[in-house]
Amino acid sequence: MSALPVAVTCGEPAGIGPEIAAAAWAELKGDVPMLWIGDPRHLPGGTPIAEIADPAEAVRVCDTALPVFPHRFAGPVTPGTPDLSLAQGVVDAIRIGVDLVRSGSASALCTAPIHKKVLQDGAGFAYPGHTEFLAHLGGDVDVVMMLASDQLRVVPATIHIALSDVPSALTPGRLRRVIETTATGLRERFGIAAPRLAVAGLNPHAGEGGAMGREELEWIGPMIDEIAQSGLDVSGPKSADTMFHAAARETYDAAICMYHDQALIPIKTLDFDRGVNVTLGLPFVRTSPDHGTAFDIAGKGIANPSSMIEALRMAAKMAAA
Ligand SMILES: NC(=O)C1=CN([C@@H]2O[C@H](COP(=O)(O)OP(=O)(O)OC[C@H]3O[C@@H](n4cnc5c(N)ncnc54)[C@H](O)[C@@H]3O)[C@@H](O)[C@H]2O)C=CC1
Ligand SMILES: NCC(=O)COP(=O)(O)O
Repeated sequence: MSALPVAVTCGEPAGIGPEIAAAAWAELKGDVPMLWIGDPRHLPGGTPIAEIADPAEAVRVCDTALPVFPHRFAGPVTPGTPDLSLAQGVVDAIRIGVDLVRSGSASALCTAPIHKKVLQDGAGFAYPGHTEFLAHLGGDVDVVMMLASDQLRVVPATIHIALSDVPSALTPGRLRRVIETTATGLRERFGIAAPRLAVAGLNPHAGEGGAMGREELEWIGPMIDEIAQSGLDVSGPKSADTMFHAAARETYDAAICMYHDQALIPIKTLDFDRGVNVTLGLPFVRTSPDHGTAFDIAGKGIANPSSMIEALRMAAKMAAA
């Protein structure tokens, strides 16, 4: 077992974050040391916990109780009913987690889901998600959001923006950085020495030779050719509708997609229970489950912790590597 725990943030306390963290601890306690950053009042009743003042205590107590690095919120919570007065505590927990990892007290960060609108309304949170906030906390670095499972890895080149904003946000500079950051991340975090990348087109049928959009002809295709000539195994632009079937998935290690849903629909359809969100490009390891806060089932004891378990396993494995 590693000497350092994975720091797990509470996420939105009215969502399923606390209960899947508790369930993941019960599953992984002998294998993946962790500490949970949050308010103990927000955990399901009956969860065995050990409050720790020093992250170093986590490994010692993790076998018998969920180590809790206490972070008091303004009050208790009702599952399924977000309370805007608790929003700042959610943001602060992420900062604490990053500090623990960057100071060497934790091996990696695993974040439970946040509710973006609740944080925006309750705490004036200026970021569309963890990914962008962590890029800032990591030193305003270029990051990519990857969703990964045993069956598929996808990267949306544009993330949390309106579909109508995608064409203007998808600049050659942005796409090149995403391709390069993904290749580096596959080498450094996944141990794939010569990563193979497939790039989706923006338009139906990758533009159909200009009949359904011209971005592929004008710059996406030429850029991919140029990057390929520099030695990276990158191909495309490919028709997004035909690049995710089983045989096609065998031909690449990650699919670079043009926008959020083009990337996330295939992986959540294939592997909703076991997909992991990993941020590449950060100076530390960060993973998260692929799902959100699930207010509709919070507190009912039916949330599936599998994605959280996979996220913790992946964080520990990447940190160890
Ligand atoms: N890493 C993060 O912080 C993420 C946060 N979100 C946020 O979560 C909020 C809610 O998003 P939604 O689109 O409603 O997606 P969601 O993933 O919260 O829920 C979609 C559906 O899947 C179900 N579901 C989700 N996780 C489940 C689990 N572990 N076990 C059983 N059923 C589960 C829910 O009950 C719901 O019916 C939004 O604010 C979104 O931005 C979404 C994805 C990731
Ligand atoms: N749809 C994925 C998602 O919302 C995850 O966002 P992030 O909070 O990890 O940036």
